[in-house]
This record gives sequence, C-alpha cells and structure tokens, in this order.
Amino acid sequence: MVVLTADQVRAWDRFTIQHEPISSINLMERAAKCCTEWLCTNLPSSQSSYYIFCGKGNNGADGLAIARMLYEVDRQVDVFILEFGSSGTAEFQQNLQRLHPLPVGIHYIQTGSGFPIVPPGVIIIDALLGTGTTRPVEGEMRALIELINASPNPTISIDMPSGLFADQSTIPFSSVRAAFTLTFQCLKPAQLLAENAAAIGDLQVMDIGLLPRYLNQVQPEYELTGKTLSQSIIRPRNNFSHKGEFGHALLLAGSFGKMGAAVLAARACLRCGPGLLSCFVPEKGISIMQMAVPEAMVVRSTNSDHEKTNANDEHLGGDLPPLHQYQTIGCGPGIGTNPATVQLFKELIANFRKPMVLDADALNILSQNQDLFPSLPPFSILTPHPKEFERLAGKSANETERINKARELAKKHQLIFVLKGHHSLIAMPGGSAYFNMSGNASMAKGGSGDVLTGMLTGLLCRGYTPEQAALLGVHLHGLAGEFASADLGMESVLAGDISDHIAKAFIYLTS
Ligand SMILES: NC(=O)C1=CN([C@@H]2O[C@H](COP(=O)(O)OP(=O)(O)OC[C@H]3O[C@@H](n4cnc5c(N)ncnc54)[C@H](O)[C@@H]3O)[C@@H](O)[C@H]2O)[C@@H](O)CC1
Ligand SMILES: [K+]
Repeated sequence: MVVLTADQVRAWDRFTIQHEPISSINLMERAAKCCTEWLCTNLPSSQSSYYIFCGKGNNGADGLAIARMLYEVDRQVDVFILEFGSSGTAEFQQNLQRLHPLPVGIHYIQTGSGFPIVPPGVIIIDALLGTGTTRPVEGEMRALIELINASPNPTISIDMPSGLFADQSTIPFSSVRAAFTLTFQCLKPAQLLAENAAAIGDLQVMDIGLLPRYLNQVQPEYELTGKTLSQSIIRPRNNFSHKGEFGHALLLAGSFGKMGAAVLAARACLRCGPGLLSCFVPEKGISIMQMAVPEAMVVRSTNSDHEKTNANDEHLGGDLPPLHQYQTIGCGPGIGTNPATVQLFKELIANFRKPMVLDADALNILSQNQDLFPSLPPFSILTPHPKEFERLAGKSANETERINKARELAKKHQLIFVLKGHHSLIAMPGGSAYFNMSGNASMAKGGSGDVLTGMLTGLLCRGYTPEQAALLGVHLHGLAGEFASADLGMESVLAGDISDHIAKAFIYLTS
C-alpha cells in the first residue's frame, strides 16, 4: 500500500488510461462497480434506499455511475446534484445521460430551502467533492455538508469526505463526517491524520486496477511501515553468536515514584535482543530494578561524594558511569527534571557521540535547553508525543504543520523523530517520512511510550542502523499491541503486556 498526493493519483489515473489503455469513463465504471459491490456486500439488505449527493466534477460523476448500478440491483435511488453554474466534466455529463432513461429521481438543488430532508433509514452517498478539493467549502456547498452531518443517517463518502483536502490538514474548515470512506487504490496523506479520523470514519481502500508499474516512476511524499519492510530489516541470530556480539545497552531511567517507567523500558529493551543491559537508576530505585528485571544489571553513580549522591537519591544525578562500553543509551522514561538530572543529561550529551534514544523527560529537558539540539549525536531517535513535541518545537495549528516541523528539525539536526500517535510518523534525517500502520487503541495508556523507548534502545544496541531501528521498532511496538489486545481485549492491555507480546510480534515477522 502506498500514500500518494492528489496530483500523483491523478497522474496514476492518466497513466492507466494511456497505457492499459482504458477510457476515463470506463475507469470510472470500474471505480463505481467496486463501490456498488462494497455497498451491497457490507450494508444490510434492509437498508436499500439511497440519497446520492453529487457535485459536477468526476467525484460527482462517480456518484451518478453508482446510482445507475444500485438501481440495476434493485435499490431505491434518488440523486441530488448541487448546481455550481457549470455544466460539469465530460464524464459527469456522460454518466448523467446514462442515468436519464432510468426511473431514478434526479433533483437539482441550488439553495438551502431546496435541500431535501433525508428520511430515516436512507443511506447517504457523499459524492460532492473528491481529490479535486482545492479550497475550503463555503456557501451552498458548506450548507449542504452541514445538512448531511446533521442528519442521523449513515453517510458513505466516495474517495474523500467532501471538503477534506487530500494532502494537508483541513482545520479549521468543515467537511463531511462519514461513517465509511471508500477511497480509490491508495491512501492519501490526509487519511492518516488523527485529526481527520472523525471525518473519514472506517476507511476502505478500493482496488480499481490502476497499473502498478506507475509506482516505479513516482516518489511518494510518505511511505508506510509494514510486514514486508520489517522483514527486510530483521536479521537472524547466528547459531555461533555470543552475547558480546549483540552489544551492551545503557538505560537512564526512573525517579522516586516513577520506577515503573524504568522497569517497563528495561523489560522491553531486553525483549529486542541486546547482549547486555545496564540500568542507571537513582539510589532508591536500585532494589526495585534488581527485583523486577533480574536480567538487567544496575550501575550506580560513580560519584564518590557520598553527600551529593544521597542528596539526589530520589533522582538521577551525580556522575555518569564510563560510557565507552555501551553501544547505545536510552534516556528519559520517568527521570523527571530535577536540576541534578538536567546536569547529568548535559554531561551525557557532551560525552556520548553514538546515536541514542531520547524520550519523555529527556525531551522536556531538551525543550528547556534548546541550545543542546546541535550537540545531540546525529541519528539519535527522539520519540515525542504531541505535547512533548509542542514543548520542543512550539504550537502547531494542525497536524500537517506538526509533521512538517518534525521533518524540518530531523533534516536540520540530522535526527530521527517519531511523532507518536495512532499512525506514528517517523521523520528521517534524509527527508523521507513514514506513517506506521500497526497498533490500536489498546495502547493509548501510560507506559506504552516507555516500552517503545526500551525497544528502540534494544534494537540500536543489537546492531540495527538508527533508521532500521526506528522503522522496525515502531512497527513491532504496534504489532505487539495488536497481539496483546487479541489476547486480553482492548480495555485491559497494560503497557507491560505490550512488552510481553513483543516475542509474538517477532515470531509473526520471522515465520
Ligand atoms: N477517470 C478518472 O478521472 C477517475 C476519477 N475518479 C474520481 O474523480 C475524483 C476527482 O475528480 P475531479 O478532479 O473532477 O475533482 P472533484 O470532483 O473532487 O471536484 C470537482 C471540482 O470542484 C471544484 N472545487 C474544488 N474545491 C471546491 C470547493 N471547496 N467547493 C466547490 N468546488 C470546489 C474544483 O474545480 C474541482 O475540480 C476523484 O476523487 C474520484 O472520485 C475516480 O472515479 C477514478 C477514475
Ligand atoms: K466525496
């Protein structure tokens, strides 16, 4: 599956029309047939009446073709065409002519007073605007969209909920809020934004047979993580290998009352295959860590000044252990922002030059010390949730702006940003960006991020490149959440359960 912009999809349509070859109207027939079959298969046959709202572009032309096909399978259909004052595209005109001889109600609507009231039980098909949306909806179009949204009837949008931009955020403007969106051939960037979830509803991708070889000549704006990509990254463990070959990771995590974050990160790290893990935790957390994660070692501050160490025994502080022995370091879960910890973080950045993983309070410290950005080791992985990213990069008006900021910062400072969310966005130093496609709402709980930090640290330590670790780690984390919820249900999955299901995710990817 790929993500393409509206222009790229239009070019794909043209490519298919030229090279298959197929006429534009016949390609549209294929699209309408896919939608009609989906409607007949997925909606109860008791729901057999449709109000189809059409614009006069090719999205509206789809609506007219769907109306004809639904009539042909004995559905009751009424079509409502919003008058723009133009005659419409050639395909619109052709499909209108094909519909005219049939006993389907065709109504032209111009003003709010002429808009229909949708009777109960009737399904609304939204074919007003598709990928051709270039400006915010206003006037009669907006009024009609509001009428559709105010009606309790289920709405199915064709290709895009009308009004929604395909490539960028639509906030603060309105769009149709659909129960289902039947989109053609591939995902469009806006369909992956969390802020559009309520507009898009359940997204279904219809394969309308566009020629796959077009994809060889296109550079997608976004790529997707997935099983094939992860499988191409995963390296088997050699039979003759020993623990020394899989590196030694260091985790800086925890503070009084937040040792759980450290434990979660440590356990998840160990599930990703490092040879050894040491945890640098505050004095008061040492016994917790030793009991909860016996597989990990604990290092204590090398500061011989007993008073200084004791003063900080609830927070990380003092001196760092010698760092040269570690392949990578994960820093942040539960560390807080105590001045001693801030100082320790600055020393860490000054003394460790290999890519590391920064999360949670490490990011909060960074946002208060922005001058540290240029000193971060290149290719380090930063994993902010939206609030943490706002502290790092300032407020964003919408998700597109947030993603663009992350992509710019990744390029500017040669870092990898993982913007955590339903489809986490991974921005690479080279400019590419990936949406993650695994995971579900069972993971929207405290501690999930600590698990991800541990996993990324473990994969980096294990010898994956930072880009590989980010792509594999984020995908694997989501998969582990899916396996956990399959076993335990959406409500009851705990962050530790995600960790406990990493093994299943690995097995799934390697078998
Ligand atoms: N053969 C083809 O060309 C195919 C086209 N397809 C359909 O064609 C659609 C794209 O069609 P179009 O490019 O004609 O565009 P749309 O039908 O999405 O929009 C029609 C026109 O509305 C105008 N418009 C833009 N924003 C507006 C706004 N806010 N308020 C009012 N008018 C606005 C623009 O002039 C635009 O060209 C796809 O979404 C898909 O549904 C599919 O059937 C696949 C095949
Ligand atoms: K639409």
